[in-house]
Amino acid sequence: MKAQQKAEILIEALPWLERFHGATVVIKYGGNAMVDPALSEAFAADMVFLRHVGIKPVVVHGGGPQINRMLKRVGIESEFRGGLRVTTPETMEIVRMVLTGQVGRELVGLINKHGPHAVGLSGEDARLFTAVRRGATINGEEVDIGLVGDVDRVDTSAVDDLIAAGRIPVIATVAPDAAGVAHNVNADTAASALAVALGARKLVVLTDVPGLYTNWPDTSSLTTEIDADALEKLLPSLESGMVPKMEACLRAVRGGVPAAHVVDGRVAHSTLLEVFTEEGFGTMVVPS
Ligand SMILES: Nc1ncnc2c1ncn2[C@@H]1O[C@H](COP(=O)(O)OP(=O)(O)O)[C@@H](O)[C@H]1O
Ligand SMILES: CC(=O)N[C@@H](CCC(=O)OP(=O)(O)O)C(=O)O
Repeated sequence: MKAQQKAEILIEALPWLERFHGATVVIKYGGNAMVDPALSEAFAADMVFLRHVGIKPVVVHGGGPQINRMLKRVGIESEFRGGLRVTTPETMEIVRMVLTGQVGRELVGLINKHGPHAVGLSGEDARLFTAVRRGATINGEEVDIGLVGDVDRVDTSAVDDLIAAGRIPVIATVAPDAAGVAHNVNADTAASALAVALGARKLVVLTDVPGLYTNWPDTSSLTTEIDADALEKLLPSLESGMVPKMEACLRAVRGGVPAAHVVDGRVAHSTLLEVFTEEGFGTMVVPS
């Protein structure tokens, strides 16, 4: 690449650097970006990059594949309803162990190769999340799926303290209910609730597809932008993991977050491409 082209790329980022300086951005880390070492390192570098240009990244991580793997090792079968894991008390023990003891630790380590930036938390720390039990909606009916929670309350004080200290919070989505019983919260759902509570300027959700297909799996139906009303109409037709993901984006923009993005985490540096390029990346959900 010629020197001039390098300068042009840097300059293309200038309006976005100006616009997002000082803004809080919540990023949901998941999919391939979480299981491919090169993509994980690129993601960690992106978070450090954001921090150094004056943006405040807050990471909420998933861990579905790692939980599945550990459940298999201990001989428990994984079962999902409506994109959510059926969570027995035994499963919950594994969920908590894997999210807080493994996935979170690994990401904190990758970010901290760049300096003392990341601090890991779960919803149990400083009452970050209080969960309320939820079921899965199957054909319009709510079915019991065990210790699965939705976020009922968010106390952002611990995250605020870390941001004020220039740290990057890395959050696992285990959350106690009002009685203190740990619940399993889908990471897209938790990221959305946190983005609303923090007054984030953006929610970015990494996944393993280029974005939302309005007519899945027809590849010509990939959408770059959709408003909240149109997404609400589309939600009942969505499948599996896309349901909590798009519900999360809808809740974020309805809760005051100006834009929620679903981006392809199989592409290295997808977060930077979304934040700093004119055309953005993936699907953007905006208020109606
Ligand atoms: N309408 C749709 N648009 C995009 N992906 C969809 C759609 N419907 C179902 N999917 C599937 O949902 C998957 C994303 O959900 P999931 O695998 O749970 O995500 P993650 O692991 O990134 O949280 C995609 O990889 C795709 O296979
Ligand atoms: C209730 C529920 O389904 N919780 C998820 C929590 C982790 C998660 O959301 O991970 P991904 O983002 O990688 O899917 C689970 O147990 O798999």
